[in-house]
Amino acid sequence: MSAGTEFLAVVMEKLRGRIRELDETIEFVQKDIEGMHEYYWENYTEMDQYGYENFDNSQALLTQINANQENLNMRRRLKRMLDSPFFGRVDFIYDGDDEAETFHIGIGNFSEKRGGIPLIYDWRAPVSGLFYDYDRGPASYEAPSGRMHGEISSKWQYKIRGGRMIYEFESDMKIDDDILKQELGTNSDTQLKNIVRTIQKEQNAIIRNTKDKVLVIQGAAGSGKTSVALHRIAYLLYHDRENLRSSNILVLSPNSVFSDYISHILPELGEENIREMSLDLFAYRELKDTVADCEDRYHQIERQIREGCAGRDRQAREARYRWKQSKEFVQCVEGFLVELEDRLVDFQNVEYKGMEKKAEEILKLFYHKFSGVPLLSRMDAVMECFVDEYETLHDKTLPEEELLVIRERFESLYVTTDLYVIYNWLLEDSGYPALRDVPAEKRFLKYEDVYPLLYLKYRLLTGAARRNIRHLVIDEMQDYSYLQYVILGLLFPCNMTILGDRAQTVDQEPMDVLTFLPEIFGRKIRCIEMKKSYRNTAEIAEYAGKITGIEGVEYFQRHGKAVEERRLASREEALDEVLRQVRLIRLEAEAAGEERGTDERREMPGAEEMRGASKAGPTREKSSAESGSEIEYENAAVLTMTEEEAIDAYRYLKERREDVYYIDRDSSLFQKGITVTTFYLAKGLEFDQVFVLGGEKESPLFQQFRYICATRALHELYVYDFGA
Ligand SMILES: Nc1ncnc2c1ncn2[C@@H]1O[C@H](COP(=O)(O)OP(=O)(O)OP(=O)(O)O)[C@@H](O)[C@H]1O
Repeated sequence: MSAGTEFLAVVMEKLRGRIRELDETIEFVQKDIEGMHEYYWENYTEMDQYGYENFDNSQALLTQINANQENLNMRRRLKRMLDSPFFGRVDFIYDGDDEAETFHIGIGNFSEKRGGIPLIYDWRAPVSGLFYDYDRGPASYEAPSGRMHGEISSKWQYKIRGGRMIYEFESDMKIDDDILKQELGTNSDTQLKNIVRTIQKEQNAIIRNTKDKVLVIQGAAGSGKTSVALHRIAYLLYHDRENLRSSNILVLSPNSVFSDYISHILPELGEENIREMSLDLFAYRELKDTVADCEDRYHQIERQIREGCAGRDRQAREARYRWKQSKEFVQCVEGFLVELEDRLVDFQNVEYKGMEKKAEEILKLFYHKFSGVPLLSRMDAVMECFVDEYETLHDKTLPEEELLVIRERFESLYVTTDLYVIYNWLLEDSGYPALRDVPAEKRFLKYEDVYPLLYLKYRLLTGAARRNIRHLVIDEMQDYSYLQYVILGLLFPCNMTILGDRAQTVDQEPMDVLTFLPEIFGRKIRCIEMKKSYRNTAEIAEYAGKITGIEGVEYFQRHGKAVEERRLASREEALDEVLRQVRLIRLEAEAAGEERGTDERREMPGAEEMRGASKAGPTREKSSAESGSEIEYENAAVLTMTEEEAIDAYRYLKERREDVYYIDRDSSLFQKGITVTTFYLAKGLEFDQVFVLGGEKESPLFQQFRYICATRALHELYVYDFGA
């Protein structure tokens, strides 16, 4: 028996033993909790009148409930480890020692007894850095007590599934390329995969970076930005448990489907899930007291495509849109706010039950004492002053109803508190047309006005900062404007991981956010570039590279089918061709009703097959009886430029196959089968086969459309044009 298999047997035995112990403890504590409940209900009428006994009881109960929750979490983690307890091993000879110490690395720490020496080290533990960062030879890692130096005498990689050793081998390389090729060659899951077994050195440096407050990652399509950002979160949660909980982390994701796509990674890495939201939805909620409805980014893109290059007044509209999201706009708001001080308030005496505050006094407080308070919150500060004086004079605390009356009197000094009206003043002052003057329930904001109005709100009222968020992740950074980053800075004065790819912008005039992010976030910022791409086969990567002409991207060499470009007579013919080319694993009826697959679905071939597997590619094959030796996939996508085209394609395909799903901006589930959607909603996702349909060649977004679609494909890419 090999050393790896022997160790696996020992670990499995001990894992099962710990799980049995935990089962017993959980049952015991549960009985204790039930006993406490019973005691309470039987005796609560006789408990001491001051409630001390009652308080003691509930404290004890709470302690036990928390303890059991911890036990349950631990059991869940260990059960997960039963499937694959470890995936790597490093033998390290510390400087000054003669013998190597062995470290097995897995998805979590495991020791036989609580607090004992780990049999398995969590991939995030300091010593595990050796596995990702070094080949055999001199190496070092950062331990809490300082940098530890030594030499790696041997390194192993394992694949274990269902508690069984699939393969093991000693490797000289950091992460053996064959393994990575195999991982990348497997069919895409419906969701993003965790990459702990094959994290690359440059990715590891980003994941383990705790120094930089704002880390900005510019990375080519498929370079692993999203994967790295999520693993980084898992790492930060592991290393700063005292100060950082999953509820303190927020991911700004482009839409709900993307949220679903990444939602399982953190639970898989042994952490609780984190909150996700789209900035557009947040803005809409923040403005719902001011306007009835807002356009979102996707409406804006659709309009841009419809209008193309030739739309009437397009240039003027474009210029206005740009100005409203720009640095110039932010500066303009500052100037406007200074003038607004004089325009917004009609100073008058305020009286309440015989006590009066003269207009001049209010003016003084407003302009001098509280000059640092935002304008629409300032009168509140003046009112507090008045209330203080009143309460001191009458030696009493005013009840809520009276405070309300006083507040109203002070508020009435404002000419208006309606943000919509004030925003219109700003537009008129700046020489732009005002929004329609309609009652609140009929107000509709175009996308170009959503963030300017939101910004104005935060500059006029206190309380924008969401201090419970301690780490913000911004994915698809290229899709946020200067103004949106300024707003994000106000909302989230915390650490950030910002990631994106300037080539995947969906803007007519792409801008590089890296040029202004340092200005907004100051010296706390560090920018890193990820140049190696992992998703696509070499053939697809080369094709995508030609679309943008971007140079300098390094591709992981994995070969596959040539990209197929064809012109067909009609849209229907193109869709018929899709139906002919699509090759999904499941029978249609089966795929339609079933939930997401099990781990078994991702299974790779055995050890022997693995070692000779440099031919990497999707590993599932139909039985020869079904279709010779053709490869089958988990999912495919039909991607179009516009929503209308996507709906048409969906209808056509759905009539002919069961497992066809349409994703629109409100969808929240990413499913196995054929996904039909637009290029802008497919951002961030990946598919085994991608079919790109048509697109308006004259549109300024055509190049981005083709590039984003092409880079979504893992194994096969088909580009179909149709018509004359
Ligand atoms: N170290 C790695 N080991 C295995 N797979 C990896 C690794 N790095 C990236 N990948 C795979 O590459 C693909 C792309 O990763 P990811 O979606 O995180 O990239 P991205 O840079 O966010 O892409 P895009 O910007 O194009 O949406 C995924 O399938 C991911 O699992």
